[in-house]
Amino acid sequence: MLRSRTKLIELGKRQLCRSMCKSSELTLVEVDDKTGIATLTMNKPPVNSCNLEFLRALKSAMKEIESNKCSGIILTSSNDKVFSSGLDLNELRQPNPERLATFWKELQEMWVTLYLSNVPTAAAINGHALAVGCVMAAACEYRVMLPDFTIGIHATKFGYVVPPFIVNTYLSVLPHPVVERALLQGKIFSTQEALQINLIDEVVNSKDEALCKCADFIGSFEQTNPVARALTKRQLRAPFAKQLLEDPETELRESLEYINTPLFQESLDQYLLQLKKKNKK
Ligand SMILES: CCCCCCCCCC/C=C\CC(=O)SCCNC(=O)CCNC(=O)[C@H](O)C(C)(C)COP(=O)(O)OP(=O)(O)OC[C@H]1O[C@@H](n2cnc3c(N)ncnc32)[C@H](O)[C@@H]1OP(=O)(O)O
Repeated sequence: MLRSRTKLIELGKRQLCRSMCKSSELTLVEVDDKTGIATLTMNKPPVNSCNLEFLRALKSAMKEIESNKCSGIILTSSNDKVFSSGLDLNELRQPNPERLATFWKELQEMWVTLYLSNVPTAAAINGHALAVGCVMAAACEYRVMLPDFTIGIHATKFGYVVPPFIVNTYLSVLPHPVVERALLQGKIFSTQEALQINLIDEVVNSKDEALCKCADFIGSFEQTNPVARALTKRQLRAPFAKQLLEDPETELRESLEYINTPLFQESLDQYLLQLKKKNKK
């Protein structure tokens, strides 16, 4: 009882000392004056699907947080049912070649910025985290999730070949056989299943609790040297990012070629139709 009251008081304090940093319409950044932790809230209605502008806003918010010497980033969503629904599929449908290339480069850069961020990163997964939504959570160092939601990369279910950097994000969290089965099945995990395979670290009952857990995780690095921590993290993660860092053009070319195939475009059309139909029922 006493412990939970103390927790609540702590929570209250944390909320009080939160101050606004920089926000765009698509992202909201709040920095806790005491801890220096930045909460980056994704705010692209209705379901945080990543279009070009949103990817740009996310990357720029993360870079800004790093340059302001914040002590860590908590990634979360303003939608209480959806963390992120992944890529905005409209960006991939009958694309304008220039915009698609810019979009894909932004995706690569956003991923590198988050995956190799100098500061500790944690995801407060307060809703469904699908495809690139799952990738963003998995690119963080710590994940805590609310019950009764889903998380996973179901790309193969609707005719997408999973690009290597997406495979690598899973591989840096899960063992190879688990990744192989999950990606080949296009498996979407419930919160409980995700906990069982260690795709997430903990399950919590509210967004506030999720934010607290993430803040505690980031606080656990207080006694470490930030430069040594950042360089060690980079050393550990660099092998998974090597291909994209050294040769982003090849990944870009292969992805664009694939997205433009009739096979991909046909399955995308069908998938988008299904998504819309669901809402008309
Ligand atoms: C080497 C070769 C490489 C080749 C590379 C090829 C490409 C690889 C691609 C990589 C793999 C994955 C990338 C992705 O991220 S693809 C995105 C996949 N995401 C999804 O499938 C999620 C679909 N959405 C849902 O399941 C649900 O929306 C939800 C998230 C569970 C939320 O459900 P809800 O009931 O709360 O909301 P809903 O009514 O369904 O949605 C509201 C409106 O938003 C539209 N919408 C949802 N998701 C997307 C999306 N991802 N893109 C675009 N639009 C989306 C939905 O249609 C609704 O619209 P409307 O109101 O009916 O008009």
